[in-house]
Amino acid sequence: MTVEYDLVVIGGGSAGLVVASAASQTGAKVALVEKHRLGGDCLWFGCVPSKSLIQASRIAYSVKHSDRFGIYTQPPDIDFTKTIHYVQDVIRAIEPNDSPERFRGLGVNVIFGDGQFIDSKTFLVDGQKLTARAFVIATGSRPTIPDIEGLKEAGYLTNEQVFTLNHQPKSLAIIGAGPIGCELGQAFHRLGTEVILISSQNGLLSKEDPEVAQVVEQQFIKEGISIINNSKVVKIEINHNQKVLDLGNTKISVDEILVSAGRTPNLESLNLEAAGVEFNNKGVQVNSKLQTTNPKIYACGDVIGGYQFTHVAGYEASIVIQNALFFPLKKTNYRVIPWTTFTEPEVARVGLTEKQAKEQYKDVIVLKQDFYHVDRAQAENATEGFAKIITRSNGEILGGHIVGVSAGEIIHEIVLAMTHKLPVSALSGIHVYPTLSEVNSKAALLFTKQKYAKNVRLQNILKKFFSLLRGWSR
Ligand SMILES: Cc1cc2nc3c(=O)[nH]c(=O)nc-3n(C[C@H](O)[C@H](O)[C@H](O)COP(=O)(O)OP(=O)(O)OC[C@H]3O[C@@H](n4cnc5c(N)ncnc54)[C@H](O)[C@@H]3O)c2cc1C
Ligand SMILES: NC(=O)c1ccc[n+]([C@@H]2O[C@H](COP(=O)([O-])OP(=O)(O)OC[C@H]3O[C@@H](n4cnc5c(N)ncnc54)[C@H](O)[C@@H]3O)[C@@H](O)[C@H]2O)c1
Repeated sequence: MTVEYDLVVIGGGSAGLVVASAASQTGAKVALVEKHRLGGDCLWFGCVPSKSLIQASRIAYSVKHSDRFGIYTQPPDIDFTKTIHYVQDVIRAIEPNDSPERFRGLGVNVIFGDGQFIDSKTFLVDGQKLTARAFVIATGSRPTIPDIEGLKEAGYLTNEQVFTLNHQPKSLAIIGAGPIGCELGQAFHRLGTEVILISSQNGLLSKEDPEVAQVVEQQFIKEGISIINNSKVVKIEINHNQKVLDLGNTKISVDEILVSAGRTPNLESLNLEAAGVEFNNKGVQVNSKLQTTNPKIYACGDVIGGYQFTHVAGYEASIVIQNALFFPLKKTNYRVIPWTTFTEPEVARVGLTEKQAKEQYKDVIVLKQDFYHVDRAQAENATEGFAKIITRSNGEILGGHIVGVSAGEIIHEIVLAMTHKLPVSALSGIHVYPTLSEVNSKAALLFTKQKYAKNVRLQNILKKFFSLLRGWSR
């Protein structure tokens, strides 16, 4: 049986769901093919459960450290099973937004199955041949499993198992210290697991500004998380029910291993060759209109590599909808893409790092304001970290980096300014006292202060001017 659509979307995660719902609401005839269940990584094994687990762990940490406020408690008694139930309850509360019923109600034909292209215009699934004016590949990514001798035999967890564990590991070695390793590492540690983070890089969160990553690393060390940098596991063995990781110069013995060593695109089973769609190990190749090498087939979200975030998947989906349903004119623009790693302190970022900016421009000015001098941060006993705004001498904002309490919320002021190409002075307007966002206005004020400090001529003119005024008023 052949069915004709305006759009066939393959993959029902963050990217595919946005494309399918928006397209069907324009009146287009849309099919959505999903091999497992709607919602994707973000709902089931990503953003939603990780942030819920992090919240539970923050509560545990606050309780343990409440004596700073003169509040004395017993060390918290953590019922890990109940914590996991909480995480699953949050998923259940959000799940209806992504349910097949909701999408069918919007007019989308939701088809469950693992299909493949049979030619450049036809996708075969569940015995049906789907033809369409355009296709969208939005099949996401999965954890990359490093080729380590004995890893498979020893057994390991990834983000796909960790939120449904029915027992808490006493000790956990985490391979990879990117956002997943750091967020989950701190959360498990705060819930009572002994955590050892293994990073092949020089430090944690290697994609972030090194000064920012250093603040997180110091906090992790303060909390008692073990960090092994510049190391790779060479071999794993089982000994007396313990998993023994051989790092070459040292061995560590743990209950469980969590692999968080990057992502691999889901595209093998799609028979992309039959459709003329080229790809590599990073993902499906796309142009700036998100067309693949077959211009009638689009791709977005994690499957194209790049910025692997839910909000970016949503942004790319919006570009695909316009190009695939109407005219392919809209191009992606990644100049202002924010993201946050939800460790404590949080790490939020938008735009260029100081290093990237200095590689591109000669007139870079760095404005750095610590949280220690933000009164609200003092009141909240959360003085770690800083905001760093990267500008040019004309006030153009090139990037913003905040490490500290609520950084993921505070960054949006910089995001708005960058989106609308406002100069850094736009951030120095009146801010409510005492708020954490004052870190932005204080950083922005440094622009004028630093410029004034360098402008000796202006300083001399003003000195003379005031001396004159004093003379007149005598
Ligand atoms: C632990 C963790 C925490 C994260 N936290 C955050 C966060 O806080 N904020 C943030 O912005 N991002 C976060 N992310 C990233 C975010 O989850 C992803 O960027 C986002 O889910 C990508 O959406 P997607 O639609 O491209 O892919 P997915 O959500 O993975 O969806 C792809 C869908 O395609 C389906 N599929 C796969 N193959 C096929 C096939 N052959 N046929 C049909 N269907 C198929 C899958 O079953 C899945 O439903 C996190 C990720 C992880 C792992
Ligand atoms: N808060 C958020 O927005 C959030 C949270 C989690 C994940 N994510 C998304 O998911 C993506 C994947 O996260 P991730 O942490 O798995 O990947 P990542 O690629 O960001 O980090 C993985 C780290 O593991 C290291 N590594 C790789 N192989 C290793 C090995 N054998 N031994 C030790 N270290 C090794 C890499 O060098 C890298 O530093 C992120 O890049 C991000 O886009 C976002």
